[in-house]
Amino acid sequence: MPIVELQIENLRSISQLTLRPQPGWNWLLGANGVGKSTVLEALHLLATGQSWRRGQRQLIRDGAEHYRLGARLSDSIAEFVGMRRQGEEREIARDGERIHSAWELLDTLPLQAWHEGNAHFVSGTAEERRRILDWGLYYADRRYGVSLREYRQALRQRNAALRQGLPPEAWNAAVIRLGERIQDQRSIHVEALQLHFQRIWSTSPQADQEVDFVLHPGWNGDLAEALERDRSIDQQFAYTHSGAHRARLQFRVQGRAAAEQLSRGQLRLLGIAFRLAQIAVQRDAGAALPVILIDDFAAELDSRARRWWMQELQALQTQIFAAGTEPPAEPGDTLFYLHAGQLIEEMQ
Ligand SMILES: Nc1ncnc2c1ncn2[C@@H]1O[C@H](COP(=O)(O)OP(=O)(O)OP(=O)(O)O)[C@@H](O)[C@H]1O
Repeated sequence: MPIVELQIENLRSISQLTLRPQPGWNWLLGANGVGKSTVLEALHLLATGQSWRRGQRQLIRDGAEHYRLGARLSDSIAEFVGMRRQGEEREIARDGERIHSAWELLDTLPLQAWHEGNAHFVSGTAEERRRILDWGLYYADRRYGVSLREYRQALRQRNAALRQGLPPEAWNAAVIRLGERIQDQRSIHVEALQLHFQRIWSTSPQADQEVDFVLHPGWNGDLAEALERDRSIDQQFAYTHSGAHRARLQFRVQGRAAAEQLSRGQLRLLGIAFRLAQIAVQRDAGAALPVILIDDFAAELDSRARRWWMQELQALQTQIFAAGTEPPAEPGDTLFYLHAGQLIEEMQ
């Protein structure tokens, strides 16, 4: 059980809240606007250093000067993670030591989050799907984070050269070498995902739909040739148009784009099976299982789909935080009832 205590101070509508979560399911319940998503957001901030909200919505509670978050952990490489934000200043500390890069947080508290920004990644942008894929691979292959960081750095340098009107070729070798390495790592990972995905999907209520996914590397043919071909367009837009940063994961139903064939609920289920497969691959690789956050658990799913998802998650034996307006009918859950940013009742 990774999280044994969560402390929140001045985050959105919550002035002060302490929760003591249990292993397994932790439900955050209450009417709209009581602060359920805010609790999940606090966990997301602590685990990734980032809000899941796009754009700068105000996270510090109105009238307050700062927010402060803390999580006591067990079964982890650290016992306490804390974060404080005041204006533009943010401090993150792990066991009392300051952390300077959000990358360092990722290994402290692996977290798979379902929220408004990614719940529809299957039919969302290529970037959203790439981010989801990279999340899974980061934990399944310990070398992947290094490849990704090095590639991003080479790409930044190439794009900076393009912006300054300098020839970008000096950076091609690094972009090609690292881009191809990333594609190799992603292809192996996608193959492993396919196996688990098909097994998981075959137990889902939508198993009669023939679905799969393919990965396009982000360039056509050979990467060196693609960079050569793109030279003038890259210079015109001061941007590298081919490379691992343009990879596209595509979901298909009988060979056609899933987003055009399936309903929103079916697409959500497809995304759920994919993300369950990611955890199965991580488990095969011996990685620590992530804590799972699910905002608006019931959204768009019928009762069979909800039951199936719950059973699949239950089987993982990891810690889960789910927000909803209605309690589930499952024994062994912990229910936290919120009202106006406060915990009003806790039931086991
Ligand atoms: N900076 C802020 N200061 C005070 N209140 C805020 C701030 N930002 C957002 N809020 C309020 O916080 C409340 C809680 O929002 P939250 O998204 O956590 O609710 P929720 O319980 O998840 O609701 P829902 O079931 O509708 O998703 C909202 O009413 C929102 O207006």
